[in-house]
Amino acid sequence: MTAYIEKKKNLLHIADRTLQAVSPAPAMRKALQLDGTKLIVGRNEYDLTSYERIFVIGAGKASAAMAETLEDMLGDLLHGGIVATKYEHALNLKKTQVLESNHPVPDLAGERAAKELLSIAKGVTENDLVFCLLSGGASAIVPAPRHPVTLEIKQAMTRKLLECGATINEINAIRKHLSEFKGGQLAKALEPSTVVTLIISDVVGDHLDVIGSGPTAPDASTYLDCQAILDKYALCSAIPEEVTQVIAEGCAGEAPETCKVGDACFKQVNNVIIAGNSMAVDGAAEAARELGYTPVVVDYAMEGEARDVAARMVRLAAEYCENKHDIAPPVCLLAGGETTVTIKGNGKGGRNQEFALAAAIEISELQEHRERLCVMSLGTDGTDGPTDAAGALVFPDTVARSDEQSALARQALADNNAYEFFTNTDTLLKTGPTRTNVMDVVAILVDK
Ligand SMILES: Nc1ncnc2c1ncn2[C@@H]1O[C@H](COP(=O)(O)OP(=O)(O)O)[C@@H](O)[C@H]1O
Ligand SMILES: O=C(O)[C@@H](CO)OP(=O)(O)O
Repeated sequence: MTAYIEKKKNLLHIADRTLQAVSPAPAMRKALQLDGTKLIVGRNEYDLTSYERIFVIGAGKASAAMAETLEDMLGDLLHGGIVATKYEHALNLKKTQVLESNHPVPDLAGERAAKELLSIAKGVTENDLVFCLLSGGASAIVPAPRHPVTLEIKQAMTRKLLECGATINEINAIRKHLSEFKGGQLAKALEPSTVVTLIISDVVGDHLDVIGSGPTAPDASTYLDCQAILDKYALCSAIPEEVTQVIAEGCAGEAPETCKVGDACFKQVNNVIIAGNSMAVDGAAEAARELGYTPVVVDYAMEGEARDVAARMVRLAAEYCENKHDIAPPVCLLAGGETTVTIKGNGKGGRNQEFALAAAIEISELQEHRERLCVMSLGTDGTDGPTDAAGALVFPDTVARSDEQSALARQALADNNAYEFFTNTDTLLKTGPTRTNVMDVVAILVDK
C-alpha cells in the first residue's frame, strides 16, 4: 500500500509540473517583452502608442486565459475585443467578451462566435493593432462553414473525421477547405491592420497552418490533398454530398483556394508560438529529476495508434529494467505528442485513457519487473476525448490483479471503453479544464 501511495504521489507530481510548464500566463509574459509602451514580440517591435485602437480576438481552449494576461499587461491601452473558447473554459474578463461553444463537434454558438470575430476583423483599419490569441480547439470552437456547406454538414463531417483515425493535419486540411475563417482567411479579413498572433501549439511539429486550422497562416494544403484524404479513409460514401462536391470543384479549379504563402494578407501578420508540447515534456522531465528519476525523452513527436505506441513504450521500459540501455533505473521514460485512436467499439474514452489501458495490459503480461513500472497518460487540456477525465494512471496490479480483471481490461480495450475500466479501478486522472492545450504527455516510471 505504501508503495502504491508513493507511486501515485510521484505520478501526480509529474502531471502537475507538466501543466505548470505550459500555463498561458507565464508563456504570454515571456513572449511579450513590454518596455513602457514599446512591445517586442518575436523579431518585431511595436510602438503601442502609434495605433488608434488595439483589439484582442481569439479562439481556442486557452484563449480566455491568454486574454486575461494580455489585459493585465496592456491595461488601458487595450480597446477590447472578443475571444471564443470551449464550454467551461471561460473567464470573467474586464475588456474582453468571452464566448463559449462546443468542442470537438461544432455547434450554433460557435458559428455565432465565428461571425462576431469576423465582424470585428472586417471593421479594423490600417491604424489598428490586433492581437489574435490562438490555441488548439479553435477549429471546432469557431466554425464558419462556406456555402453550400452548413453547420449540420460540418458536424457530420467532424464526427466522421474524428472516428476514422485521420491525423490532425488531415482533418484540418479538410476543415480549412470548407471554411471562411480557417487557412489564413482570418488574416485576409483583418487587412489592412497590423496583426500579432500568439499561439499555443497543440500539433506535432508546431505547423502554423494546422494549429486551430491556421486562421492567420498561409495554408500548405490543397483541394487535391483533401481528395487524397477522402480516398485514404474511404470517406466519400460516408460524408455529406456537399463536401465531396466542394472538394471536387476545388480540384477542378472551380472553388476558391485558401490563402497561400506570399499572399498580401500575410504582410502585416506576425505569427509567434509561445508554448508547445516540448515545454510540457521538459516540465515533466524536471519533475522526474526532482523525484530522483533520470528522465529519458523517448519522443517529442509521439504519433500513431494509441494502443501500439503504449505497448512499444512498455516494452522499452522492460528493457530498462533488464539493463539493456546505458542509463540505469530509476528512470522516467517520457513522450509528448498526440496519438490517434481508430474507434471500433461503442465505449467511452480518449487517447490517453486508451494509451493507459493498453499499457496496463502490456505491463500485466510482463513475467518479471511488473512491480517496477507505473504510468501516467495526460491530455494537457484536461479533457481526454469526450470525457471529464484528463487521462489515467496505471499501477503494477491495475490489470494483473486477477484473470477476471485481465478479461475486463481486454474487453474494455476492444470496446474503446477505457473510461469505464478506469472508473472501476479509481485511477482516472482528473484535472478539470486547464485552460491550456499542448497535446499529451505520457510518463513511465521505472523503479530500481
Ligand atoms: N471511446 C473512445 N476511446 C478512445 N478514444 C476516443 C474515444 N472516443 C473518442 N476518442 C478520441 O478522442 C479524440 C478527441 O479527443 P479530444 O481530447 O477532444 O481531442 P483534442 O484534445 O485533440 O481535441 C479523437 O481522436 C477520438 O478518436
Ligand atoms: O483546433 C484544432 O484544429 C486542433 C489543432 O489545433 O485542436 P484540437 O485537437 O484540440 O481540436
